[in-house]
Amino acid sequence: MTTNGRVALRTQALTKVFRGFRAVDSVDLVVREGGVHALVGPNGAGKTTLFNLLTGFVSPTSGAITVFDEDVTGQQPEQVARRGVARSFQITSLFETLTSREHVELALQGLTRQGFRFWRSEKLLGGNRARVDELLTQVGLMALADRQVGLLAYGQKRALELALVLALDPRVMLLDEPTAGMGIEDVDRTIELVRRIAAGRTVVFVDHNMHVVGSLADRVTVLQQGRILAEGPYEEVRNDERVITAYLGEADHA
Ligand SMILES: Nc1ncnc2c1ncn2[C@@H]1O[C@H](COP(=O)(O)OP(=O)(O)OP(=O)(O)O)[C@@H](O)[C@H]1O
Repeated sequence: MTTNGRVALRTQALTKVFRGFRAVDSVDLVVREGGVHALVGPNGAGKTTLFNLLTGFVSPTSGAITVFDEDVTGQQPEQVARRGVARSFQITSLFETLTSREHVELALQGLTRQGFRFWRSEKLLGGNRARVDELLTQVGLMALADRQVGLLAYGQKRALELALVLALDPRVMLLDEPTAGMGIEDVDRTIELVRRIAAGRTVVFVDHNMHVVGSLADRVTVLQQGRILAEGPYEEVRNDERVITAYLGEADHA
């Protein structure tokens, strides 16, 4: 995990109002290149909305967003993705009857715009095969590559989703609750996995599990009611009285 001086993501006074409700309120966020940055906060704090803003799925009411100093404010998700930003979702969205290998092949085809009609073209699949194998190996699914996704365990499905994000070879990877719903073993496996795939990239993730946040993040931003309540290294933030009162108290100091 290396950080240098460059800023990968920056928001300035970023605000999203839903029918009068300020879900994200004047957020100034700086994510440094190469960093692993956690967004935490109680339910409804605005974490997912901030993710949606950063990736173009929701357009801001006001404020600005830059990716490596390029203004992406108001751009569509595919335009933001073209700047090297890729995300995972909180809810799994896989096809139960396709295999892991087929999922990764589809993700790679989407990337190169080869299109669905070339699906199953031997030449294409041959060309992608090494990359597919590499991605499946990276997330520990090579041995299960040809098993239908419906037959995979929950943790394995989440690992496959990470492979689909990695297929885009993003410079900036946004992971929405990568360990949600997992048992402790899967959580620890996912921590290791995210650490591995974070090498050479910038990662922003949301997670409610403070063990995950403390293990992975070099910086933590705490949101509360749409605003930044505190920000800094994990050890600093977890000892911040305002944070303990607002949120971490429940999880860490109970
Ligand atoms: N499309 C929408 N329309 C209206 N209100 C919304 C919309 N999306 C989010 N909100 C509201 O904005 C607030 C922030 O929601 P958001 O999902 O960003 O919080 P969160 O921190 O991700 O919460 P959680 O930890 O539960 O996922 C919530 O009060 C939510 O009800």
